Amino acid sequence: MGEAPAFLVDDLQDGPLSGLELNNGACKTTTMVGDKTYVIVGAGDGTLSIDVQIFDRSLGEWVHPTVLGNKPSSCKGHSAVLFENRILVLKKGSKPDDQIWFLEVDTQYVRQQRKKLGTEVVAWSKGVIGNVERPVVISGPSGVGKGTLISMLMKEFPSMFGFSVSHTTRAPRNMEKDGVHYHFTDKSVMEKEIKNGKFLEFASVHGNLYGTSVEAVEVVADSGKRCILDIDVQGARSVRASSLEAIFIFISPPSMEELEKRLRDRGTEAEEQILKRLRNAEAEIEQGKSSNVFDFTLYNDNLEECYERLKKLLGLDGFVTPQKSAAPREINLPMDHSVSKVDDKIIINCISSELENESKNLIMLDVSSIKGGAPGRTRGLDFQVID
Ligand SMILES: Nc1nc2c(ncn2[C@@H]2O[C@H](COP(=O)(O)OP(=O)(O)O)[C@@H](O)[C@H]2O)c(=O)[nH]1
Ligand SMILES: Nc1ncnc2c1ncn2[C@@H]1O[C@H](COP(=O)(O)OP(=O)(O)O)[C@@H](O)[C@H]1O
Repeated sequence: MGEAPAFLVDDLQDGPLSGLELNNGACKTTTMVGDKTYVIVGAGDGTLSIDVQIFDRSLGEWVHPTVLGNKPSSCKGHSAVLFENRILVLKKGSKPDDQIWFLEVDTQYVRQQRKKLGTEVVAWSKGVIGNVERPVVISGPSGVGKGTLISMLMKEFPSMFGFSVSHTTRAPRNMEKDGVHYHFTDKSVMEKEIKNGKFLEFASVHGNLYGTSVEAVEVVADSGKRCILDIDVQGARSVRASSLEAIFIFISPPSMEELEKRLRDRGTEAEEQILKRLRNAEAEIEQGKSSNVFDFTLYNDNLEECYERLKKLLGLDGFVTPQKSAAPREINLPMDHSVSKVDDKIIINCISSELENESKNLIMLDVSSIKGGAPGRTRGLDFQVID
């Protein structure tokens, strides 16, 4: 049985939807989901960030969950409301791009992780106003040209794409920089981080561990760019099964002879590694063809032609330089607000009480077309002011 947090079980009635201020200045919301009461506590003085506790009413016990994802930073209070299998948390006194958060309590990702980790799990996901295009997963055998194609894309459209920097236990190559090409790490450290739920996916490839951290994907989403992942076929399968809705592209070589030539000419691997990569390539190509993971296969015979086809797939084949989508609507929620769910809509009641001019404003947070979620970001949110 977990240690009880600093408030009483009697406090655990459902609600309040706008945070209750506790004696020590902290703010607490309680939300009931099935037999469990989710208690979200944030310190009002900004010294502590938001914390989650669960009270299991059927067992009469506190449960300490594994909390996945980066949690929201401290704020001056918060309000919360249950929306499907996640709790929408609105932070008070935070910047517009940091005020909407979701605590996922029973989404597909949370259920998967609960099974995998064998503990109670919740996952934070930051809400993003507007739509960012779906992430792009690129897979294919070693030496086929994935890195080359991705570099071309990032060079031509620097403001549009961001690379998900993976972790790996393999040694850096000559030109590779830590934090840019990979986060180079030790096996024991990475194994521990895998256990702690740091990775969206991971796999053992050509004798080394590789993994995409949740943070690697979040960093790109936060920069408003479309995320590109260069991961192997096993990783692509894991991502396909996750809530990260991506486009999956398999890059295939024109022949095994050409693949071997490219690998040898690249000159980055020792003979033993080249042979291992070539052996693995056959199985990878087979899986790329037969699995139902990939949406598209691109043959990388002539590089320029393949690059043009890749751009076409991503809707970048016009002559016009792609513009970033229109700036999303930005609303600064006032400190004094409450939130409620009416049918399938989230209504935020903003009370701005300047002495003479007391006005009430209703804002609807449109959650009807949300996409993604933990890990990564919950996208597709929109505000509508109700007159
Ligand atoms: N599952 C998974 N695979 C990765 C990740 N990062 C890289 N890989 C894959 O690991 C394999 C080996 O990558 P690398 O050692 O850089 O060699 P290269 O493909 O020959 O350039 C490639 O198939 C990559 O796509 C990752 O985060 N997760
Ligand atoms: N279409 C192509 N024709 C000839 N060489 C290519 C082509 N695409 C890539 N290469 C070369 O093949 C080698 C392997 O490419 P790279 O992008 O490193 O592969 P990957 O990232 O898939 O391991 C590099 O030296 C690259 O310059």
